Amino acid sequence: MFLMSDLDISTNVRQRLDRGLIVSCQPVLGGPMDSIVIITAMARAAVEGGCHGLRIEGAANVAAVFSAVSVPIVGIIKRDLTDSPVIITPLLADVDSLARAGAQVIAFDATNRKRPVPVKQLIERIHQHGCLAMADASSFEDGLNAYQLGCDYIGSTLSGYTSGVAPDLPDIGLVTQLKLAGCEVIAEGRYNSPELAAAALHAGAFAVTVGSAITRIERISSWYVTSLANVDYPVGGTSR
Ligand SMILES: CC(=O)N[C@H](C=O)[C@@H](O)[C@H](O)[C@H](O)COP(=O)(O)O
Repeated sequence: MFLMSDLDISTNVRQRLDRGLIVSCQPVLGGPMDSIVIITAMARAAVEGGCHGLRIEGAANVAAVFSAVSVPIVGIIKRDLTDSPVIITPLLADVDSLARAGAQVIAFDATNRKRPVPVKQLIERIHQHGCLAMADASSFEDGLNAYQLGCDYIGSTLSGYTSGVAPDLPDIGLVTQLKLAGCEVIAEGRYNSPELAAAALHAGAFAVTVGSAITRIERISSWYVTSLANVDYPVGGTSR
């Protein structure tokens, strides 16, 4: 029987994600779309649209999506810890359950904050499972640190989310900075239009992850509502 080695699997995943779209299927927590059936349907629909990969939260969701599609899955687990601000895949047990569920890439918070497990240990554990590691960074320093510790992909995921109010636009400058330092960069966070996603590739991104603009109907709906609410009617004074 022919078995793929870990090296073959990671080469295969790299080739499949290269310059592609990764669709994050993370419904608004507790919202009307927050169910395993809907997440799996969203994932299948995204694949039908041609995406190269999926980002899925939760081991049960990863397992369900893994059995429904054949594109690589970036798995994460989100937790609310009492003693740390780190939310995305903070624990070694999270890495283990994501790998068992079928994630080929495992992403984790790589920020320099109080954390239960050091970044180095998370990367090592991900690699022990034969998976690729993705660091969700908030800054150049986070990303470079993870890269120097052997992380395969650096995401701009947490830029704008560690203090204050997040800006509207994505951090394309961070993509360029990390790329120039030698990282393979996954642009993620506020790529809310196809044009912005393309700009990330121009800036040197290896792939682009898009979530809200594709899979969070509540957000998309609110963008349109806000835009319409701000319209003046210069011609005729009213629409009615
Ligand atoms: C900051 C944080 O917790 N980001 C999360 C990471 O998994 C998700 O909530 C985002 O939807 C994802 O990063 C994709 O970004 P956007 O939805 O902007 O396309």
